[in-house]
Amino acid sequence: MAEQAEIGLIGLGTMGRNLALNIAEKGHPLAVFNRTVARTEEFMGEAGALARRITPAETLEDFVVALQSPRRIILLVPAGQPVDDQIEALKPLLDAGDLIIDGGNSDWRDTNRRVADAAPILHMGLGVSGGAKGAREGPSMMAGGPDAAYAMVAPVLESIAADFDGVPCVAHLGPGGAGHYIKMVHNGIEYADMQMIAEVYGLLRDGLGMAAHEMAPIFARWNEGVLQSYLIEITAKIAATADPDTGQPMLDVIADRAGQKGTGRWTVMDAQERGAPLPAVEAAVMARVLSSRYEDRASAEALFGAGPTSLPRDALTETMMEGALIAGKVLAYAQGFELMAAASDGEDWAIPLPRVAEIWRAGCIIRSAMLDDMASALAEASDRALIMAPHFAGLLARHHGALRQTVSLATAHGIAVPALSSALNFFDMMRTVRGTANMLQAQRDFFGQHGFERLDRPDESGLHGPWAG
Ligand SMILES: NC(=O)C1=CN([C@@H]2O[C@H](COP(=O)(O)OP(=O)(O)OC[C@H]3O[C@@H](n4cnc5c(N)ncnc54)[C@H](OP(=O)(O)O)[C@@H]3O)[C@@H](O)[C@H]2O)C=CC1
Ligand SMILES: O=C(CO)[C@H](O)[C@H](O)COP(=O)(O)O
Repeated sequence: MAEQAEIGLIGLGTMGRNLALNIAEKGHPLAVFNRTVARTEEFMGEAGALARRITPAETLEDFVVALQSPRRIILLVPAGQPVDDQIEALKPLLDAGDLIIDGGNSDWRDTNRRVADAAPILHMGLGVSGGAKGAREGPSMMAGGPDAAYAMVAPVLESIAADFDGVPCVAHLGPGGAGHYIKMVHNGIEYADMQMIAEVYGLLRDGLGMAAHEMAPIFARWNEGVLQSYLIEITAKIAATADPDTGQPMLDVIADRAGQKGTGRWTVMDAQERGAPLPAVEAAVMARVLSSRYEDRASAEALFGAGPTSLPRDALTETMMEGALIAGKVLAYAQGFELMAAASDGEDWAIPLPRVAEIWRAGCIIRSAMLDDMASALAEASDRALIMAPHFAGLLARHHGALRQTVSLATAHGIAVPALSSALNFFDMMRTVRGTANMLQAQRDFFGQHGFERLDRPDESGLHGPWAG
């Protein structure tokens, strides 16, 4: 009889099949199941020598029988109803103490519910980041759920995770949906980071009239400095890639309509509910939504004329755009960490924020050199805003001028930079002690007698202006 599998995996799509090969490669006997059996057969063909460690199952019953007890089962199926359906199908086949691990991008509230309703089995939400390559070679993983659930899979997860200086990029970050919450915010930051890079691409293309292949070395150079990150690295590679069919730059043949599966939007909605400012992610979600309105954009361009006008080559320098991206990135990540701090308090999760930064240093899509410094800054004082930490305050002091110049030039030339400008506005509002909300308070009081506080009588509240009659 074949050796019983240490762990099972359901869903052999992009993430599942790569994670399965990673698990098998690290020496863990594995059973796999996929709704469409042909895909399982195809996967076993691709597994090569690793197939000897993998038990393919055609039915859920065979899959469950192939697993050691207590059973540990990773789901990598689409978020939402498919996860609930899969749990319902498995539950009658499982025993008390078995564990289902949802590795997809589930809504953290669904995970809270599934963890609460799991008994007599256990449920864990596991955010997995790194795309197909990360899943195959070592992802970053954010776990949430009961301590006992994490203990059951920690050795397997630590062996398959990305490694940063000998530290595996996986951690148990809190109860219930905490892991999926952190993955959601990770994706929100991902949206902002990607959008800011896309905006600089727009400046290079429309402002400076550069061809894609001319931009590639610029992004590659930036990847050797403060901006060193996976997203800048792949941007350089993307810019250098030609379309095999037409010979044109790949970027020139891809439609400018961005898809989204929901995590960025969820992050913004959650931030709004918690009253946490998250403008860079909001702008990035808005930009994706607007990008899909192709017909509207075409009509508006016909009515108002094409937006972007070119810039003199020496007006907008490489150093200026690099500085803008540095400042924008610091501000976007800082907003994300503030949101996680608010959620940790609000949900009573006690999320270890320095660990979050640590496990994002490798494997995940938003990995970047800055995360190591963020981990250190948060370890020094996890309740201090990242923009106030000396290292990041220094970066902002050095580069916010470049962000301002870049946004000004872009705006003057009709080149939309929503995420960069929202980051700049956030920075300017944060560093202005006398803002303009006194006008809002006066207006609210004028039309609705909502009351205000006075600067000269700070102990009194609910005061009204003479307009109140
Ligand atoms: N792609 C990525 O970069 C990342 C994705 N994720 C998340 O991981 C999860 C899986 O994504 P990904 O691998 O890209 O998805 P894919 O679409 O590539 O694969 C989905 C898998 O789920 C199975 N499936 C689909 N619907 C059902 C259902 N109703 N019941 C049972 N099985 C079903 C499919 O089986 P079948 O072959 O029968 O269709 C397939 O094996 C998602 O939550 C995604 O958001 C997380 C991080 C990165
Ligand atoms: O989780 C991921 C990366 O971290 C997935 O690739 C996810 O699909 C990205 O989100 P979207 O599809 O909305 O761009």
